Amino acid sequence: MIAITGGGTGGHLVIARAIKEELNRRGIKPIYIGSTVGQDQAWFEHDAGFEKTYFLESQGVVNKKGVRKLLVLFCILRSAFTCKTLFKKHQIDALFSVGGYSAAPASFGALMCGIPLYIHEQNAIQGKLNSLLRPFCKAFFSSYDQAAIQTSYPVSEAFFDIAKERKELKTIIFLGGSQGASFINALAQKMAPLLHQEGISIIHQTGQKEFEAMKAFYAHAGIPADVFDFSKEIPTKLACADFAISRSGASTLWELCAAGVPALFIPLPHAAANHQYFNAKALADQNVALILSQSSEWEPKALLEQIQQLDLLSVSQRLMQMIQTGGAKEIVDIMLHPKTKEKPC
Ligand SMILES: CC(=O)N[C@H]1[C@@H](OP(=O)(O)OP(=O)(O)OC[C@H]2O[C@@H](n3ccc(=O)[nH]c3=O)[C@H](O)[C@@H]2O)O[C@H](CO)[C@@H](O)[C@@H]1O
Repeated sequence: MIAITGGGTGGHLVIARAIKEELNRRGIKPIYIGSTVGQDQAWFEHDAGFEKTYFLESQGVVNKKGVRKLLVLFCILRSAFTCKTLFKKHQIDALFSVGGYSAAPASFGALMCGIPLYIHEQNAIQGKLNSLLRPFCKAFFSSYDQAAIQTSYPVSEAFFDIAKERKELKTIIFLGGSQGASFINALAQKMAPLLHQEGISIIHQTGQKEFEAMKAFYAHAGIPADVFDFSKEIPTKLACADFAISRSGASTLWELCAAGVPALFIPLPHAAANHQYFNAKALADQNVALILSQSSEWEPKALLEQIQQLDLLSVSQRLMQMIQTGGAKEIVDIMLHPKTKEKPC
């Protein structure tokens, strides 16, 4: 039996879901252990693809200080003991972690029980928990790190299904990551009149917090736009887009590659160790993406001109070559048929 852990935000959870779906295809229903904090419950509480889901007390340690930090560590330790009991109850043979604070209890629990731990790192710079656990894991997967087991990023097949060459800038999609991004909403607001004037259609994922305000903005400005807070149909939305202005969370970034949608990335400036910048830089270094720093000066007309100068066809072709289907399959194959020694962690 396999257990999956980790999450917090959509970028981690989407990997957990991809691995769960691959296990389901092979007739295996894993259990899931996440956190009561963050988006874990919303994503998986009622997911029939898991035999059972558990949400334990765990939260991030990194930004806490003093007594609060000690309390959080105590909670994680207590939940790690709960995980030991769960592993015994479900006869768990392996734990797959997608990282994030919600992975901490089950990961430590697995180490205490001697259960093999498999870790997937999504980002170009590894997270704190993953760095801590890496020396003890059975295998460490990444699409960036050459010292890890390199697999294709486990992007849902739905993104490959809608992949196509982009030729003309007719529609721009604004993406704020799983929670939406205020900066991208404000940027969309400034760009929208110009885009409308140029005959470029707008799709805009706003996140929950600013959805009503953004909807009101488009209505008031008389600019037609497909505005939504969160959609389960991102592939359908991307199918209509020729270009994206987006945060550079790893899952979104690789989905854009799979779909062949060129992008201007605006990395989240406070992301741990600036990892969103390095995610985007890996593409920008190969001239297949643009990056705009949130702190730099910009002006709608100049930004649009920069986008219009891109050779959409060539960039979208090259993006599609950067990722192959079957990332989840590669990972599950290794987990279900481990060699005595995987590549060094
Ligand atoms: C603030 C934060 O912690 N961000 C991190 C988080 O980003 P975040 O949770 O924003 O993750 P990503 O942008 O990588 O992925 C978002 C996922 O949610 C999906 N989606 C998004 C919007 C929507 O309406 N519907 C929908 O289904 C996307 O298709 C994608 O699969 O995890 C990423 C992967 O570890 C990291 O790179 C990010 O730095």
